[in-house]
Amino acid sequence: MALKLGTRGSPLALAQARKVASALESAQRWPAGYVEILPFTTSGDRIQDRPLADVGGKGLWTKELDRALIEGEVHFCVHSMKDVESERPREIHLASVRPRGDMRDRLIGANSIDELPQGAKVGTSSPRRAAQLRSMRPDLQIVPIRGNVETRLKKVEHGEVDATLLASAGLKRLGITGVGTAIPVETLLPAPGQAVIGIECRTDDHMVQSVLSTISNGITFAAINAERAFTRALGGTCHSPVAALAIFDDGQLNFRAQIFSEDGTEIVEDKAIIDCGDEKTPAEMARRMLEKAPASIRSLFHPA
Ligand SMILES: NCc1[nH]cc(CCC(=O)O)c1CC(=O)O
Repeated sequence: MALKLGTRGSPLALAQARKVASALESAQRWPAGYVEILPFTTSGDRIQDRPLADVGGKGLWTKELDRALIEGEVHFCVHSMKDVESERPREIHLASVRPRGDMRDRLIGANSIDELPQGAKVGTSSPRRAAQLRSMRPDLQIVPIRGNVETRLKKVEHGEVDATLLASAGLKRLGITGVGTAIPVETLLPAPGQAVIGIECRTDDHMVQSVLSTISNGITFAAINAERAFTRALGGTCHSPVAALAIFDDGQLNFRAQIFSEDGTEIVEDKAIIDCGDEKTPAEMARRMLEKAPASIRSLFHPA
């Protein structure tokens, strides 16, 4: 029996799907050649003419894949965890995460944020990246930019924008090396789940769960569970300006988080050393941060 893998059809999504298929095959958990990759077009892929935040709605990157999984058209789906909402349907279970890649963002078009020319036009549709850039450089002109990684790189090359930010991990998985400058996480704290590939299957499919668990990374799992518990308690979506990162250090997690107003003038941040598996502390941190946040931040979140 072929194991059917559901994925988006973008070059990055397909590259990630192939990595997961080969991990399963080389772990000998599923015979070579027997993972069948089925690409799907999601709402996020279909809507290209406007920022997804304006479209509204939840799960634009996963809706069609979720349906295919629940209805049994595929056995599992491979996702960039950054694009997966923190609230998931109860029929769907996160069975496995691959070891986290480079979690930094890369700046394309300048050597550093400081070196961007006065008033430079920076293309990003990420509310987090926009707020972070505005907080450091209020003079920058932030413009929405859509399309896959290659399209965005071309827009910088052709001068449509002066610069953009892209995830290091995505560039590397596409085999694009040597472009831009990696920005330290102390300067640009990444999105929750950045650089993590996750694999979801049906909650009641214990056979597939056990196959997938063999290629899972426990440390990365603990990190994204903390980051996602934080986002869940905030009531944040991929349209909310939120950054969170858990880094494994000496048996514990060094957890840092930030929430922003859209214009980046207001930032609330916090950090804590937490135990692996502790989802309560990040959730409490989220509630405390929202309590002390000004209305310009609070209005962007919808805690339960
Ligand atoms: N929002 C699109 C998206 N989703 C995941 C990645 C990169 C790979 C990752 O972070 O796992 C990207 C592109 C980017 O932000 O540059």
